[in-house]
Amino acid sequence: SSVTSKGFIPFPHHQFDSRSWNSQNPSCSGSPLNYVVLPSLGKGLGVFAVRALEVGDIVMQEAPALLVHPPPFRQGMGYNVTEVGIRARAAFEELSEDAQAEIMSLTAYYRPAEARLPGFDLLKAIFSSNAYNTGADLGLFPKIARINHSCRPNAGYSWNAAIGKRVVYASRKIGEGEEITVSYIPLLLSVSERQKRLDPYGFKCGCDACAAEESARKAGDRRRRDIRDAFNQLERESISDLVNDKAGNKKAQQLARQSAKLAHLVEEEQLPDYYAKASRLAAIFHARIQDWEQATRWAQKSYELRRMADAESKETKEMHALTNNLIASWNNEGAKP
Ligand SMILES: C[S@@+](CC[C@H](N)C(=O)[O-])C[C@H]1O[C@@H](n2cnc3c(N)ncnc32)[C@H](O)[C@@H]1O
Repeated sequence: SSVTSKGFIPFPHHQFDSRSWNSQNPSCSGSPLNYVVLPSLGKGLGVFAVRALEVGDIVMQEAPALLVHPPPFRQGMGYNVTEVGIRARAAFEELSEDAQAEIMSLTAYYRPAEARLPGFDLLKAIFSSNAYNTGADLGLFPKIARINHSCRPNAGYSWNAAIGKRVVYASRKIGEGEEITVSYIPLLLSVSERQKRLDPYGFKCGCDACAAEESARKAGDRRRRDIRDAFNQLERESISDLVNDKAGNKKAQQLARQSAKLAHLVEEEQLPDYYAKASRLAAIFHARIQDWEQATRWAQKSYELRRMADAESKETKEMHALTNNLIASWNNEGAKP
C-alpha cells in the first residue's frame, strides 16, 4: 500500500515524549559502565546502578561467554541435561583461564545431596542454573548472571540477535545506587505460586511485593489474578469474529474500555514485562471501535516498548506495521469530507 511504500509516517510529536526511549542504542557500547557489582543484603552479589537511569536506558549488554548448541528438546522433559553438560564442558575447555574463572565463580543452585553424588559437575550446575535460550542455542552471560530477582523488577532483558548480545534495559526509572532486578519467572501469579516457581533457585523471595504486609500481599494477589484473567479474556476476544449489530457494538465498546483498564492495571502493579502486551490489546480493541487516535497511541506505546527490547524482532516489526496501518486509518478519517 502507499503507506508501506512511503515508509514510516512520523508521529505527531505532542503525543509522546519519547526522549527517554531515544537514549537507548544497542549498537553503542554503553561505556562508561552504568552498573557495579556489589554485595546485596541476603542475596549474595547483586548489580547496582551507578547513575540514575531512565526507562529504556541500557544497563548492560553482553555477548555469551559460553554458547552451547543443545541436543533436541524433548517435549515435557526439556533438554538432556547430561548431554548439555558434556557440550558445555567442551566449549568451556576452549576458553581463556580468566574467562573460565569468571564462569566458575558464578552461583549455582543444587541440593547439597547432589554435590555428594559421584560425577557431580559444578560447571554443569552453573550452566543449567544461569543459561538462557539464545536464539537456537543456550548461552551463559556471566555479568548478567549477577542480577538478582524481584517480583516487581525494574529491568527487562532479551536476546538481541542483530547484535549477538543479551541486552538488559531499565523498564522503570532507576535511582542512582538502586539495585537492578529482573524477573526469573512469570509474574502473574500469587505470592505463594511465585515462591513455588522460585524454589528451584534456592531462595525465599523477599522483594517488595513478597515482603509487603499481609493485606498488601493479598491485594497484590488479587490484582495479579485480575490481570491474568483480563489477559486471557481479551486475548480470546481479540481473535474472535466481530458482530456488527447493536449488541456487538456495545460489547466492542466495553472491550475497549476493559483493555485500557488492563493497561492501567499492569502499570499500577508495576509489571513492565506486561506493558507491551497490554498496550497491543488496547490498540486492537480501540481499532475495533474505530477510535483511531487511542488505537494509535496504544500501538505506538507497544511498538516503543518492543523496540526497546529488540528493534529487529518479529513482534517489533508487527507492531510497527500495525501502528502505521492505524495512522493511515486515522489520516483517512481526517481526510473524509
Ligand atoms: C543468577 S544468581 C544472581 C546473582 C547472585 N546473587 C550471586 O551472588 O551470584 C541467582 C541467585 O542469587 C540469589 N538471589 C537472586 N534473587 C534473590 C532474591 N530476590 N532474594 C534472595 N536471593 C536471591 C539466589 O541465591 C539465587 O540462586
